[in-house]
Amino acid sequence: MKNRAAVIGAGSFGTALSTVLTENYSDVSLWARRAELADAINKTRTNERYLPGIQLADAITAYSSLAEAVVGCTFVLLVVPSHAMRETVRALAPHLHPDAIVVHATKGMELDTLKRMSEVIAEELPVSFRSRIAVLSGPSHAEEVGTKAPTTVVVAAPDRKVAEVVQDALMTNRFRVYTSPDVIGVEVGGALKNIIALGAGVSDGLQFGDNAKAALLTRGLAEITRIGVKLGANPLTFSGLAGVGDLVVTATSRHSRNWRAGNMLAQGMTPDEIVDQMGMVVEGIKTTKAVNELAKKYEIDMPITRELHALLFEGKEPREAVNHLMGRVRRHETEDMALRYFENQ
Ligand SMILES: NC(=O)C1=CN([C@@H]2O[C@H](COP(=O)(O)OP(=O)(O)OC[C@H]3O[C@@H](n4cnc5c(N)ncnc54)[C@H](O)[C@@H]3O)[C@@H](O)[C@H]2O)C=CC1
Ligand SMILES: O=C(CO)COP(=O)(O)O
Repeated sequence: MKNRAAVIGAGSFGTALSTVLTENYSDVSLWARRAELADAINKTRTNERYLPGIQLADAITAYSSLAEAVVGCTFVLLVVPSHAMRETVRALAPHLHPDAIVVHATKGMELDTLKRMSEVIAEELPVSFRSRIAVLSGPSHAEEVGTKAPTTVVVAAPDRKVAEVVQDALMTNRFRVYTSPDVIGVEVGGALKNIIALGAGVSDGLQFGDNAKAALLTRGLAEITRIGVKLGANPLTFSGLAGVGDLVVTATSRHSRNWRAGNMLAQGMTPDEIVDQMGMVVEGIKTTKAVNELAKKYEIDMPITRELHALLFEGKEPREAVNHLMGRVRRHETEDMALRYFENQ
């Protein structure tokens, strides 16, 4: 048993990951922004607001003070929504153990800067942390992690030894962790699959059927790969857990908030109404905005993202968006961008 680990963010996934950590750590702290939530978790040994029905081990203690949550921790897992990452890391920085490994499991991009989460974290921490920032991603709905259903994820870090420390910290007989050197690919896959899952929800909401959904996932993966490679990812990463794996689960699972949000969009609800009704983070909405900007910046064709942007923010009707997608000029299927990546190796 290791000593003490911290999870920053007591939403659904932070809470689920804290239960995983109790299998390898004798003391797991779970930071909640609101003191009432921390108190309720400590009192009831459950997080009824974000992960109902899951009994939390005694090894978990919730805190609302960042300083108290991370004292003595050389393993810190950040699981806050993407819009809260910068402010949270900024507040956390003075309290971090100088040798801490900082892992994030957040699937989004920073809207104002279009940066990936590891870039945001690196900007807010001293340079000495650079090689100790990692990302965890893959098909892992909190509800199933919480009930110890078999789950596999991938951890990427620039330094293989760091990735292996994270693997060691989280691996259990129900939570299998792979490693990867491709931080960019793992972050891009995790963030962008939410856009395609929103689209799958729209398609299902309109009762378009299985052919349409399969096409959406496949061509969605093509555009994720296209922008991912432009940003420096290895295209093979998108065939892995952070690519296909997470895309499939998010676009088909009843647990997926992004898929459910797409369904609501097809029923005519606005993004604000959807977020209000969900009561939990729907990362794909902001990510669509960020990635639509990125695509323009790098001149990458992302037709599905573009149509979703029009649906979410420009008042386009879902059926009109589908007509646009189906009526585009004819193209080859092969991804020239990915092929060029290998030619340049
Ligand atoms: N729920 C899931 O199954 C999975 C979620 N993720 C990712 O984990 C991240 C967190 O998602 P969930 O835990 O599901 O969210 P959630 O919607 O269950 O909870 C969000 C949490 O963030 C807190 N929060 C909101 N604004 C904040 C702020 N400004 N500062 C600090 N904390 C704030 C809320 O109080 C709440 O505790 C997201 O990026 C999500 O994509 C990744 C894998 C699986
Ligand atoms: O990333 C997830 C599963 O791997 C969670 O997806 P949702 O945010 O759509 O629920």
